Amino acid sequence: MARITLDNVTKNWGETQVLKPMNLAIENGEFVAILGPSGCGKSTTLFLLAGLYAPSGGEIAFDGHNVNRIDARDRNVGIVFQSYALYPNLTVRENIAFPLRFKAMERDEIATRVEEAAKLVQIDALLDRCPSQLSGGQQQRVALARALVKEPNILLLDEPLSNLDATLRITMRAELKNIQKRLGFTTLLVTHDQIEAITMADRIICMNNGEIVQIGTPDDLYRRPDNLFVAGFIGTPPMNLLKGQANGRRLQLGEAALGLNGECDGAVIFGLRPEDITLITAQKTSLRGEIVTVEPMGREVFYSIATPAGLIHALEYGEAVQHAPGAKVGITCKPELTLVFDASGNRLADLHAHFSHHAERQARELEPAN
Ligand SMILES: Nc1ncnc2c1ncn2[C@@H]1O[C@H](COP(=O)(O)OP(=O)(O)OP(=O)(O)O)[C@@H](O)[C@H]1O
Repeated sequence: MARITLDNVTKNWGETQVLKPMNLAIENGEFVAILGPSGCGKSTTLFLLAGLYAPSGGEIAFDGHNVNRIDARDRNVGIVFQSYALYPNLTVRENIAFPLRFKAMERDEIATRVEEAAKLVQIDALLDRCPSQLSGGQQQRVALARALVKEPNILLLDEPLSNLDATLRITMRAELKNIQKRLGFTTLLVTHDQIEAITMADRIICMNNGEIVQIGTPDDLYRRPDNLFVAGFIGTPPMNLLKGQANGRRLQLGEAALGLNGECDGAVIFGLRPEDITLITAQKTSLRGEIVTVEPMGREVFYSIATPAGLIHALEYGEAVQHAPGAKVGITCKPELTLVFDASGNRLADLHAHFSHHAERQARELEPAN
């Protein structure tokens, strides 16, 4: 188990800086996911920790010791790659034992370690098979056992579930999380799958364009995104983001006037999640629109609503379609679930909007009682 720190770590390829100065601390035993779109620098960060890449600047430390110049094989890091990279001609037993080949270790001890690692991921009955005789999920477990056999301080997972089918991915997600919690390895998971990051990680590092845009718990990123990138990236379907104009305690969205619980002036972006919206009688709120499309999705119904403030998407739970195309509806949401961002895309903390046709009165009601 180790604490990982990155102090102004950068990575350049030729003239291009693919990792801007990165500062980060991952606590002992923590499970952290790096999440971000393709090409944002997730794998680069992981390879730097593994020692497969050397940083162009800054310092990487494990438990306070600089490891910049320590070889990958001496870092005591276990890695599981997306492709598993199992040796097809070796048995499962030999595959798992592979990382121990350079260690001065008795044959018996190697055998014991391999069996223990195999037991942990429940493939001890398959030790004499070849990889081609295993299912995708079983191969995945062999790759995990191979990473665990060294008893690493740090476990690095590079999109380890992306080759599995949807059902197996859900099972393996839970299993990986359980194994990690049981054994307590400091773990870094690279993924572009937000569900994977949200369900497995204690904290998520969200990256974009070679830099960290937010670090926080899954709930922080979902409910309190620091900026428009995170707000738009986390959540499916994505958050509604509407251009508005703030004037004191009033927020103008097209023709609709909403109340704000604090003072604000100028151009803003207003955010509300489709699943947080309640559709009501049009007269009861100032934000109104007309249903354009209705998509029943089984457990919920997805509506697109044309409003003067722009197209708004809403999800209503339940199978029944409550509103037909062409119907006029009002849009509301609990004030505390709404978000307001300034013109440069940063969230204005603690600023929320209230839906009402009496914006000023509602704004007064939102003032903190003291
Ligand atoms: N060897 C290299 N030479 C030049 N550029 C590279 C090299 N390896 C990666 N890059 C660039 O660095 C950037 C970050 O790549 P990286 O593989 O870390 O992204 P990623 O977030 O892991 O993406 P993905 O999800 O697609 O794997 C990309 O723009 C990529 O093109």
